Amino acid sequence: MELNGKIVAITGGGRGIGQAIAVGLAKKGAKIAILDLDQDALAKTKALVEAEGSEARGYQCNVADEEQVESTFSRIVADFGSIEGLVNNAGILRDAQLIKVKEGKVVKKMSAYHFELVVDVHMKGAFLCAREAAAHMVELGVKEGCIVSMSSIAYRGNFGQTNYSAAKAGIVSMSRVWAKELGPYNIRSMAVAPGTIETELLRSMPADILEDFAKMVPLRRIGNTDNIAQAVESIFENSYLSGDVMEVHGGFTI
Ligand SMILES: NC(=O)c1ccc[n+]([C@@H]2O[C@H](COP(=O)([O-])OP(=O)(O)OC[C@H]3O[C@@H](n4cnc5c(N)ncnc54)[C@H](O)[C@@H]3O)[C@@H](O)[C@H]2O)c1
Ligand SMILES: CC(C)C1=CC=C(C(=O)O)[C@@H](O)[C@H]1O
Repeated sequence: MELNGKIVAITGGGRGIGQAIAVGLAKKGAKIAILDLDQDALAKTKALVEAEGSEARGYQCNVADEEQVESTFSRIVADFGSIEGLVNNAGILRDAQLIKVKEGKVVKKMSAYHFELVVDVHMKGAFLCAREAAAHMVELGVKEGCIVSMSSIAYRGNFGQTNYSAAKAGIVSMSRVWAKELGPYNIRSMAVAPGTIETELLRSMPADILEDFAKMVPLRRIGNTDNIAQAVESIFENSYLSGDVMEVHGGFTI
């Protein structure tokens, strides 16, 4: 896909990886619809996209809420006149072990609330946004569409991340389904699975744990948001990439 002039919606685009993707795609001339919960973050990314000479609009939207997602995608199409791309990127962490045991006694369990919350934001959110974006793309008769959904290397099953690993594995599977179902409309679908990338999501972890993460990577460093933005750009630009997961982790796999 030639990105210049194309309309791309990015969820969780207010900061971190989503913001870097917005700026990277804007540098190639894409117009960006930024979706996020956080109004201030929306305004920051909008300003960064405009500084690249492109257009942006911010939409406050909880991706896990069906009505909000439906109305937001209708507004995007009304505002921009089209939609050719979607990056499902919004995410949260609520890490915990399934059960925590001390001296033979279970002292803590992962709550069903945190399981549902993480699955709702990542997996239901990606499902709802892909459904609405694809429906508009098909009805508008766009020549080429592309959906990129953010998974994680945790999709293979990471210690302490039952909820997150399940959601990220679901995103890989759904991306493969969408490639099959939407391919006949020339809409491609790919997942991206980053390793450890330095953003606020990770900065919430203790410094010694972050140092340990870096030591586990063959390249001996944590990745940056531009590493992921470049992967997303390459997927948009390669018209034969579909139905798989691109892993970006400096050689570190779970
Ligand atoms: N940082 C990493 O190491 C890493 C690694 C692998 C995968 N990922 C994935 O990359 C994506 C971005 O991660 P990040 O590190 O930039 O996170 P981040 O916390 O810096 O940014 C996430 C953004 O998503 C928004 N968001 C959260 N819940 C939302 C909701 N319900 N609706 C709309 N927006 C919502 C937040 O407001 C925030 O702006 C996530 O899907 C994450 O799981 C991150
Ligand atoms: C395995 C570990 C370094 C790790 C991988 C992926 C993450 C992610 O946010 O997707 C991190 O949470 C971290 O646990």
